[in-house]
Amino acid sequence: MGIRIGARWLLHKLDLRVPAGSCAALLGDNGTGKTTLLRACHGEQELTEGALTVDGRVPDERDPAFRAVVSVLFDDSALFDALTPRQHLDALGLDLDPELPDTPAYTLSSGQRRKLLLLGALRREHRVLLLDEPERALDATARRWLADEVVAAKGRGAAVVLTTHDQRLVERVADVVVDLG
Ligand SMILES: Nc1ncnc2c1ncn2[C@@H]1O[C@H](COP(=O)(O)OP(=O)(O)OP(=O)(O)O)[C@@H](O)[C@H]1O
Repeated sequence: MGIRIGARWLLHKLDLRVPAGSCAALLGDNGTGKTTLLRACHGEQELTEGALTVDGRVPDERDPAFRAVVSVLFDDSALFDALTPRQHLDALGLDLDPELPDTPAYTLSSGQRRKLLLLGALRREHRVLLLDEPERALDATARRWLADEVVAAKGRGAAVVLTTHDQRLVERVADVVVDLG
């Protein structure tokens, strides 16, 4: 598959398969196309050539059946400012993480907000997990927690695709590395 933006090929002749229970890490400098590929996996970016399936379907974020099996975290993933972590997690049927203060989301630090978003993505049922720079804003302890969570998701059979600039995360979770340059 390939994606051209204007005159520039971002991804060209990319051939990648991510089996259930494994993780592909997309690496590369700023602007090389990592997020664009992840958005294509979520049905938000058209391909210029080739084909892409996620859990056997053409990606379509508007399709409830697709959303039911694909869990995502993008940079523009948002919280409800007035709701607390417990209220966010209740809505997903999840328990509150004891390390998160249960105050309205607008009062949380950026790392706490990130962890809450990650909890929502990681702990809900999914067969596919798409994470865009999940380590962003996390401290060292939270980054270890993140790696453990991704390993656990793989253990439950999820196919994981993530973008990252964190080499340690790559070493701990990735089965295949795709370096976009
Ligand atoms: N819809 C769009 N219209 C115009 N340009 C776009 C569009 N989507 C992506 N691009 C461009 O494609 C390039 C790749 O962007 P992308 O966000 O995929 O990079 P990235 O590898 O995730 O970078 P970073 O490490 O900075 O997050 C950038 O130059 C970006 O400006």
